[in-house]
Amino acid sequence: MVADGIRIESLVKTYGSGDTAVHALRGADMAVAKGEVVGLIGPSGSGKSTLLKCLGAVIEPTSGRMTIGERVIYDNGWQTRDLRALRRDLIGFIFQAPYLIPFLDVTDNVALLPMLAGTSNAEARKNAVELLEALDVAHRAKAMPAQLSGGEQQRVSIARALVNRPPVILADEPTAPLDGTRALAVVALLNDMAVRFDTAIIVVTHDEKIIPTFRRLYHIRDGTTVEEIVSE
Ligand SMILES: Nc1ncnc2c1ncn2[C@@H]1O[C@H](COP(=O)(O)OP(=O)(O)OP(=O)(O)O)[C@@H](O)[C@H]1O
Repeated sequence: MVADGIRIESLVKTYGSGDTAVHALRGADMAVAKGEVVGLIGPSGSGKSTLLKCLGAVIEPTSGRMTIGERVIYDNGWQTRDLRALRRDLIGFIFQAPYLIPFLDVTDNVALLPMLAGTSNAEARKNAVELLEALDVAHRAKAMPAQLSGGEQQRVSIARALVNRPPVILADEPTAPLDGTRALAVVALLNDMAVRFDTAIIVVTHDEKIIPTFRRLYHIRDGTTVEEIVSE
């Protein structure tokens, strides 16, 4: 169905083995196109974090298949040795807390990863400022993180997730600390960024304020995903 974003098929993750094995994912399926934002919801212990960690190549699945675009990432085993490069080049992460580096200004927080990867400081900063403009926080480019509001910090962390133009962004409870208006603003921004930067965004959330805004939701129950199409 979806060729250009991320797709998983029959993904299984079992922690441990034998009598104490925990079957966290029992054959999860999901497909998210570039330009699309989907919600991933489910009760506590249903496997959301496990799925997100597998998608982010943070933990290894037990079996199944995962592709990003045409590239097979996992097929009953990782298809690359360099998982760090895979995460850096293909996946952006947004967390509940922005985790900005307190002693770097906003621009350098966004520019840091490309700088570490060898992009010249001038080019990395120019690119960072362009992203800050897209996220409407360029006027705070020289501020330190502690001088920003919670919503501004989260926008900077979204800019950082976009910096390598990844085809996939994984967001773990990105609106949890924000009030209703700010939470909805972050989701609107994610929708805008998904289209503008041509990326597939998966948002794990418990946040009742934002759940009704997703066009497509995946429910996860007992390690199995069920798709709910909310609106066309
Ligand atoms: N490292 C681990 N070792 C063993 N079992 C684990 C491990 N991590 C998670 N589990 C188990 O796997 C199942 C799914 O956990 P997971 O954290 O993915 O759920 P979740 O949907 O994210 O829950 P929550 O909403 O409470 O964060 C649970 O039964 C959990 O206890």
